[in-house]
Amino acid sequence: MRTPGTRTPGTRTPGTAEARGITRRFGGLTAVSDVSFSVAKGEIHGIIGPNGAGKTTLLNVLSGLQRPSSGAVLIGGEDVTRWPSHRLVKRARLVRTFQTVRLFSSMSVRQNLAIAARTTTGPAHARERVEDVLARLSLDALADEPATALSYGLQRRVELARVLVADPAVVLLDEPAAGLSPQERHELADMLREMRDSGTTVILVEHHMDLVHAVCETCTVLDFGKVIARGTPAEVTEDPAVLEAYLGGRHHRAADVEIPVPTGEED
Ligand SMILES: Nc1ncnc2c1ncn2[C@@H]1O[C@H](COP(=O)(O)OP(=O)(O)OP(=O)(O)O)[C@@H](O)[C@H]1O
Repeated sequence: MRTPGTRTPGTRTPGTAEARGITRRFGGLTAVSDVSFSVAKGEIHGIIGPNGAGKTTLLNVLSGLQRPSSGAVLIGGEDVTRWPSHRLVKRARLVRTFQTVRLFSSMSVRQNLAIAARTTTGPAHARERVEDVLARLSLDALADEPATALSYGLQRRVELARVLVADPAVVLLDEPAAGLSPQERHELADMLREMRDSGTTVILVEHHMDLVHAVCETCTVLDFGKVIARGTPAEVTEDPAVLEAYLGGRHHRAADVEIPVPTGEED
């Protein structure tokens, strides 16, 4: 992770993603408060924090679904703060997923990918891209199955395939491991590393710390909308402010919130 705010506006830095002082208010509630971070091309950056910390709101701002109350979003060095989502997808090649799987239920796996390929990068070579991604994610044997008839883990994989056919420069993933088994999380980690190795920049909101430890170079930790720590997964896991946020009892947490301790499952 680079020091926030070190780049000059207008300097083209392909594949980078940067938040500069993002604040987002909902009435009297400040969901995201002056958050800055910068992710280099081909890096996987984790956004972690307890429930309600502001992670999804931050992704919504980065992906153009919500306007920030103040602050700026730069993709590839370009100020895209006021760009709507569809422009971000087409022009900045920024693609996101949501906490819940959103596939077209009446379509096959291949059709889901074909729609994404055509609506993002256009019809040229769409068919080849779809077939290539189906093979890369070992979905070719399931290509003609109705997408929503697949197991939940496979639907998540189709969702990731749909991201890849868009040939993204920057990918925002909102809890992609939610509902996956340890084995499926392991496979997801492999897919994310492959994405990173091909030069895609990934911003990953995730509660499963085994996945964060396995794939993220750097992390930003939020609590009550504010950055409370940044660094490698190992560094933030040991940070007293992070331990306090998860364990200190200031939140009334749901029992399933994972405390950030590495499990070593992915190693
Ligand atoms: N549209 C909205 N209107 C009002 N308040 C909102 C809205 N969206 C989010 N919030 C509030 O903003 C805060 C941050 O929510 P957000 O969903 O971004 O947190 P999160 O870290 O993604 O949580 P989780 O891990 O549970 O998904 C919460 O207090 C939430 O209730």
